[in-house]
Amino acid sequence: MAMCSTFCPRLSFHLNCKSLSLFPVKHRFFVTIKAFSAQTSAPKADDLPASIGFLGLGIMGNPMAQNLIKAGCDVTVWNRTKSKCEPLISLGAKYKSSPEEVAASCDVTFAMLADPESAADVACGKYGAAKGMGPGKGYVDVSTVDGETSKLICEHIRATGAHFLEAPVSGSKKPAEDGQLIFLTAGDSVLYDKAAPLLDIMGKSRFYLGEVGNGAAMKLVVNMVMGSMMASFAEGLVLSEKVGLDPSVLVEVISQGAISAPMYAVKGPSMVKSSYPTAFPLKHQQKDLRLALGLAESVSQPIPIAAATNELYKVAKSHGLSDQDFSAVIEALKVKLQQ
Ligand SMILES: NC(=O)C1=CN([C@@H]2O[C@H](COP(=O)(O)OP(=O)(O)OC[C@H]3O[C@@H](n4cnc5c(N)ncnc54)[C@H](OP(=O)(O)O)[C@@H]3O)[C@@H](O)[C@H]2O)C=CC1
Ligand SMILES: O=CCCC(=O)O
Repeated sequence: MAMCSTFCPRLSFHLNCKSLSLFPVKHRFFVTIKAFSAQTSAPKADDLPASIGFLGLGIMGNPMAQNLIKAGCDVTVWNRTKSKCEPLISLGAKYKSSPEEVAASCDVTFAMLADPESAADVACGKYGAAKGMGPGKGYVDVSTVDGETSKLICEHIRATGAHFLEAPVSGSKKPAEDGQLIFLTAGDSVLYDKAAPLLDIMGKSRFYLGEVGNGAAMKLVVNMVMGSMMASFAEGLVLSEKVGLDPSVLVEVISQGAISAPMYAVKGPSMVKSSYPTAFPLKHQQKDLRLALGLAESVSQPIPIAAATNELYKVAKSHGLSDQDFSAVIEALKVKLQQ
């Protein structure tokens, strides 16, 4: 298995926060950051698992699997809608007709599915991946799901003697294409170590957060904040226009101050033009808010801003905006007032 020469050489820093006595035990974690250096090289072929499965080739799964193929990995793919496998097959991927067959033929299988229901079904269903797992194999679920779903999948996988890692990602379509995702992993550390070179092909950093459920929780908290930030930004754009300001100027003003964020700079200009090219589907953002509310409920934590934000995304869904980018939430605020 040869590594693709287009991949930049990279250096891995490993910051082991266990060594920092400032961190109380429950907050210790590991983070590894990918950086670039002329003195080091990309993961060696010998470091990589021999065969890799990829289940779920949507907006995220497709570029992630592509990066593995371009890095020289032996990749086998499956997707519910078979046509989405074709571009990957033409890049050299193998195809199997069920998650079970993919898992049976691969050392490590990744899954990038829409939601808890599809993630559980693909892993634990009739022809699910668990049926093809066994000792020595690994299942890495990179979908955004709740901790309970992740634990259920983990149980099914571990029952076969295989290892399980949850590894939801921060970063959207472009970071997925550029191999710049952030992995929020938890579960079997043996599999974390085995999958690390693959995570480094697809991402720029990886956090190991301990027990299954912690990766899911971290992801839901991050996306809860992101969903509220976007809703607040949308309110600002709509209000600025209503009071006679140019919303493009608001985007510029925000970009120069303390609340600047890459998300505002990337999404703002297209939102001003009422254009929402899909990178992160609005239905997935609402799913993440719903799951974050469940997480908060489980520990009796009030999250009133997220609760109100969730309602706004639900309104946006009712306007038929589910498959548009989540920045289309602004449309739910453009209410036509009766004169
Ligand atoms: N887009 C983004 O920016 C990011 C998304 N995520 C998360 O990653 C996951 C995937 O997101 P994304 O790629 O954008 O989503 P897409 O909607 O583009 O892809 C969803 C994938 O799930 C599959 N799927 C859906 N339902 C089922 C089912 N019942 N059985 C089998 N397969 C099913 C789809 O198959 P089919 O092609 O047949 O429909 C497709 O492969 C989600 O959990 C999302 O929250 C995380 C970070 C960023
Ligand atoms: O889950 C989607 C996250 C999108 C992002 O991190 O930009």
